[in-house]
This record gives sequence, structure tokens and C-alpha cells, in this order.
Amino acid sequence: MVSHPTTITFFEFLMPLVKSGAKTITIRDESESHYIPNSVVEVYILETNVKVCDIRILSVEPLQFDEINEFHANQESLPLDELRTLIKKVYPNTNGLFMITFELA
Ligand SMILES: CC(=O)Nc1ccn([C@@H]2O[C@H](CO)[C@@H](O)[C@H]2O)c(=O)n1
Repeated sequence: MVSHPTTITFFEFLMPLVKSGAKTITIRDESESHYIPNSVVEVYILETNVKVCDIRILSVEPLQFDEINEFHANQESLPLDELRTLIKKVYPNTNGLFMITFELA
């Protein structure tokens, strides 16, 4: 993508955590790392393409899979083992990930 992305998708089962503000980070691969701090992006449900809310990107930082710990699980509002399993399922062959921090806009 040439210009910075203006939308992001989340799995439907995570949406309650996103729109309540409980989830304040998401961990993505390089292809989804090009968000610009301070930009506002539209949040869509991956499975249905329904828009849920807007979020403001606060930061994008590199994060190795091996570095994912309780801090990240806390920010994700998920148990650590569940988070690591989920990320391995979505990105089975990638160790170099990115932590995107956001707030409700
Ligand atoms: C197209 C695509 O990759 N969509 C994704 C990827 C990840 N995630 C979630 O972000 C966190 C860190 O990975 C975990 O909570 C994941 O479930 C998501 O909701 N939707």
C-alpha cells in the first residue's frame, strides 16, 4: 500500500474487547505494520466486514514472537497462552512481528 492504511480488521470474537477499550494493542506482521501514529483508522469485523468503531494509532514497534509476555497479554486482555497460540495460528512462520498500540477515537 502506497499511502498509510485507514482501516484495520479484527476477528469477531475479539470485538467486545476492542470496542470496550479493554484491548489496547494488537500484534501483526510486517504487511500490517504500516500504520501511522496519530492517524485514526476504521475498525471492521474480519468475517462480516461490518464497521464497529474508530481507533487512533498511538505507536508501532517491532516485537519478536519470543518476547511476547504477560505485559502483552494484559494489553490484549487475553490469557498469555491463548494469545501465543492465536498468534502462531495467524502467523505460523513469522518471528518478526509488530506491536500496534491504540486507543478508542
Ligand atoms: C487479517 C488478520 O491477520 N487479522 C487479525 C490478526 C490478528 N488479530 C488479533 O490481534 C492480536 C494479536 O495478533 C490477537 O488478539 C489476534 O487475535 C486479529 O484480530 N485479526
